[in-house]
Amino acid sequence: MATTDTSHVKRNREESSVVCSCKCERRDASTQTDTKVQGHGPRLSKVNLFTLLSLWMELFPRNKSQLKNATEQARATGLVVVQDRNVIGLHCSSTELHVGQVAVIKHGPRLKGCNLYFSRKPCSTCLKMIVNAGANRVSYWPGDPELSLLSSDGGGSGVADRQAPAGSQDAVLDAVAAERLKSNSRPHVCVLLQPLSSTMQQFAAETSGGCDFVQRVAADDRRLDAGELFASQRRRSLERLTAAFFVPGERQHRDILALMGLETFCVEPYFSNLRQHMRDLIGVLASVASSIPDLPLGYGFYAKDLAEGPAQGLSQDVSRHCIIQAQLLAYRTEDPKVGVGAVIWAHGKSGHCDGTGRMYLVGCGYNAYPAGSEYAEFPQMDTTQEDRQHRKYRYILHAEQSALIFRSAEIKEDENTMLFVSKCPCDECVPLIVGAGIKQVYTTDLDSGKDKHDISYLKFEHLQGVQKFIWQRKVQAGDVSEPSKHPLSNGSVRKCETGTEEGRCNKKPRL
Ligand SMILES: Nc1ccn([C@@H]2O[C@H](COP(=O)(O)OP(=O)(O)OP(=O)(O)O)[C@@H](O)[C@H]2O)c(=O)n1
Repeated sequence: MATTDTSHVKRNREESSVVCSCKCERRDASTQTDTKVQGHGPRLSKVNLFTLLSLWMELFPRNKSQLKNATEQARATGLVVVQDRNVIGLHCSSTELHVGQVAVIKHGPRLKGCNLYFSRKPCSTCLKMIVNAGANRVSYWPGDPELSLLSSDGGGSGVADRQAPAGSQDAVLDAVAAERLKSNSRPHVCVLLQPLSSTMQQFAAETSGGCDFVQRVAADDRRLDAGELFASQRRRSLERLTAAFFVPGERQHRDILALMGLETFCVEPYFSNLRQHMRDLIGVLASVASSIPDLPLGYGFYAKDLAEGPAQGLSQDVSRHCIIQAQLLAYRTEDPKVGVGAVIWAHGKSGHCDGTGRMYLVGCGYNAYPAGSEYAEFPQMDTTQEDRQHRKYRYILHAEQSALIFRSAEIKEDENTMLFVSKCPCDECVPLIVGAGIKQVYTTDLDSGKDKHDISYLKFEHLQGVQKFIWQRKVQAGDVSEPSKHPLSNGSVRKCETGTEEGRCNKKPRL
């Protein structure tokens, strides 16, 4: 890809974000922005990334019987625990426990000083413990709270006392208690509102539609159009996510906000802004979630090499969920050209209280320059730069490397530790993956076999002792087509800009 010097300048501009609490608005400095910090595209701020991850964690796949038994009125809730700018926990509520309770069980005293991102306002039971644990900041998405205030009939004005459905009196009492805990506590309990940059929506849609996973499905079947495939996936995702997070009626939403102590959001223009920011974030999440098509076409993460032994992988739902986390992380990339995200989960031997079952987070990361590096301190150019000294490859950390370096848990020999990475692991990372004791890798192999000198992907094919689960169509007995032999597999991906055959480029879609 042609690059210019200026287009790759990294702008470490400090930008402030609006932090809204029930009583006031204040400016909070943030070093992370949604603005166009890289030459290629906008970048998610940390706050927006954590908010998106918390919303996504709320939807962690659970089996139907679990959902049926879910506690009283409590809604499934997601949570991201951040310590010193690193994610140390990705959780969701379980049948028995609210997500704040899960966090207390999992982290206990380590919650001190942490920032917690809830996908909806936690109930008083959770909040009093989190406050007592000494969390630094608790933020939440101001839709329907954990103890639902939506009327059971799902419509009308919903939450007013006069129409309170059976059981919602408790929810109203809880909302008042949570509000009281919030205003009398040391940790800042707030709604973090960081607007997305104006181009983020479009960027997320373009890059998600052009990513390896979508392209592979479309390329395997020439009758499928990648654009249409992605658009239909996105429509479905948007519908599902809107239903999950968005309070449909404006009046209903205002009632909920008032009961949660967020009266300031009920007046204009704050109310409309709030709903617009919600729509924008949901739009980005819908795009990213659609980057791994969820279609009955037989695609999923299937074992690459059965010679590695019996391949007992995760369910497709869970694999897809985790790789979408990696895709979200990729939008924090510092690479001017390609964003890569990685998340490491392990399957624990005990400790089944999370909505994720025995799975717990080990670490996550994205490709970036060394932490704390300054403006344009390191080269940013790719192979189009003749002078190899000016290429980025010796400086930029890979997503898997960041996930390992900033991990919050040790990798245990006797547990299954799984890496989900949005791009094929390169030769620098393969030995790290093996050495670290990772047992399974979920990825795309579209770069596998490429030799690019500064960064190559030759070792992945021969990676031994680690099971590879590749995004591909399941080969059925008697199936003559072999998806892994498709031209895409050796790394060249068509991405049609103009719609004509001539317009097909040979480049991999970029983030
Ligand atoms: N599993 C991987 C693979 C790559 N990367 C990151 O991806 C970038 C390099 O990607 P690649 O497409 O191989 O190289 P480019 O020069 O960017 O692209 P190309 O030569 O294909 O045009 C680097 O930032 C590297 O850190 C990563 O983090 N994790």
